Amino acid sequence: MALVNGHNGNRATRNRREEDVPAANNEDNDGEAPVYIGDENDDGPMINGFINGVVNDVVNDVVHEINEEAAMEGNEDEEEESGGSGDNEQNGDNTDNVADENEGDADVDNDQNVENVQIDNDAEVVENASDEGETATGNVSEEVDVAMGNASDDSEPVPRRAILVTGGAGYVGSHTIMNLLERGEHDDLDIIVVDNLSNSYMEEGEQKPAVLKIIEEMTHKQVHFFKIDIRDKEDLNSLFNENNIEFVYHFAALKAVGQSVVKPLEYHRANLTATITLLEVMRDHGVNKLIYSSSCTVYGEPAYLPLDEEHPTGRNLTSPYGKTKYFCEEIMKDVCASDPKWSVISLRYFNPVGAHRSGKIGEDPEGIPNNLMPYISQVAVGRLNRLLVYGDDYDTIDGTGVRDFIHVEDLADGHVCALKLFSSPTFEGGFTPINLGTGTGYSVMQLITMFERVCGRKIPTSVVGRREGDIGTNYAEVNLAKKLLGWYAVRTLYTICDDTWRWQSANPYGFRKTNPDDED
Ligand SMILES: O=c1ccn([C@@H]2O[C@H](COP(=O)(O)OP(=O)(O)O[C@H]3O[C@H](CO)[C@@H](O)[C@H](O)[C@H]3O)[C@@H](O)[C@H]2O)c(=O)[nH]1
Repeated sequence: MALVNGHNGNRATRNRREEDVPAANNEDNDGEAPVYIGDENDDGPMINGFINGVVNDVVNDVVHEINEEAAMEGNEDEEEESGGSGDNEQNGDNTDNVADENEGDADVDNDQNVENVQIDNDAEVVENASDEGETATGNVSEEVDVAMGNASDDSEPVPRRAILVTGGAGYVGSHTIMNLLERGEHDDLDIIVVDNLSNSYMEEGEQKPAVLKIIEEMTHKQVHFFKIDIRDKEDLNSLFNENNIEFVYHFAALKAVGQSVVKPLEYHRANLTATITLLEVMRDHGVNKLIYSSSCTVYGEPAYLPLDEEHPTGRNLTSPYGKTKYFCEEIMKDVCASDPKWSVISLRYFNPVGAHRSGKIGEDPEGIPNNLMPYISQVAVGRLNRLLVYGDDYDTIDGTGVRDFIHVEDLADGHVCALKLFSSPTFEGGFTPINLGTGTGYSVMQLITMFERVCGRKIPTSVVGRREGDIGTNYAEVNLAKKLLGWYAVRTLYTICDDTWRWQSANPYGFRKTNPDDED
């Protein structure tokens, strides 16, 4: 099976389908998502030499089609099998609607843009799957054996260089791993995931979470997995002892603003204890390069918009979740100040949404979703009845909250660019916060409307009071990411909804094959 990488270096163009959605954050803004800003004559959205993962919506449609075909190779049996059940029939209806609609669009787009599509052969996933992938287990010692590479003749084998991904079975972590493997630029690094599976699914009897198995199948590359809670220092120590970890992506955390108001202690324990333990173990093993999954919630109630990295943090924080992210950043600043060898890149996400363009991986929260997008998509697919809209009395375009929704694939691109920053000769290290957003805000109602267009069905909603901990509006200033990472987000609100629906309609129960609500 070959994958076609969407990072094809094509100029982003405006998506006609989004023309009637003005951005909520700026009356002058025409609703267009950030697009390629390069020179007329160059041939793609490369900034500072980094491939940016730029796929315009139109090209994306074409790439999707190619991808689908390529990715479907060898998977047809599997698809057919799952299409047979009653549940899937219902789902089949959903998918059909979308497929029909997309087909029409894609035909037009294909005609207009097919010349622009370059299949990135270099990025095509190589057929070099090792057998290790089959034999890897969740057991630390066994896993370490298979992770060994570069054996020297007379001594202990030296483990391959590795990147540790905490929370790598979760939403943003898994998309980042997928992006790393698809690009193939860091194949010299083993990917070691630790996750306590508190918000991700592993089938009984399996050794790896479903999402990592799918990533391995799609990329033909291996991801090592250990079911570890990083608050367990002993386990984490063993992992660092037995592997040659050089970099850490730290995603593991509880992340729902609203839930954190109800469960503050759980949030402080989960997010702070885990981070301190991780930093201690890193320090003890001389590992000092960390990319942290931070959040724009560290800015609290905005004093001005758009939010740049200079905006004060820690003031007027509205939720325990935001406080945990702020406290963790402060701890990391102290650690960086204590020893110049440390480099922490703190990526302040705005609102991650969307799914991988293949529709094979996406957001799959355990239980009732806390966040807006998975809630909308689960209503659309019939798992939930009605979306509650928290407040329509904000000072915004339509009274509902405004957020900077960023496609998870753009976010993943940003993480890979951040990894490259460590080896940039001009990078000074220390604590470096960088916003990852689009720079454009859309309201909750605008997102719902776009989703309805994409899925071709009505999303029943009821407006209720504001949710505690919420703010009215936020969106990012994104110049620092452009400058330091050579990165900016390119996927539009349409693509966000389209990819989410592709994922949700094909996988109504997420990574599970059956409805978890029917389980005992
Ligand atoms: O069922 C729902 C869920 C949410 N919302 C609204 O939708 C908007 C977005 O809410 P949500 O998706 O929960 O995201 P945020 O609360 O903005 O927080 C997200 O975005 C943060 C950055 O802004 C991240 O740090 C967090 O991890 C992530 O949960 C807000 O106005 C909510 O009030 C609803 O109206 N109904």
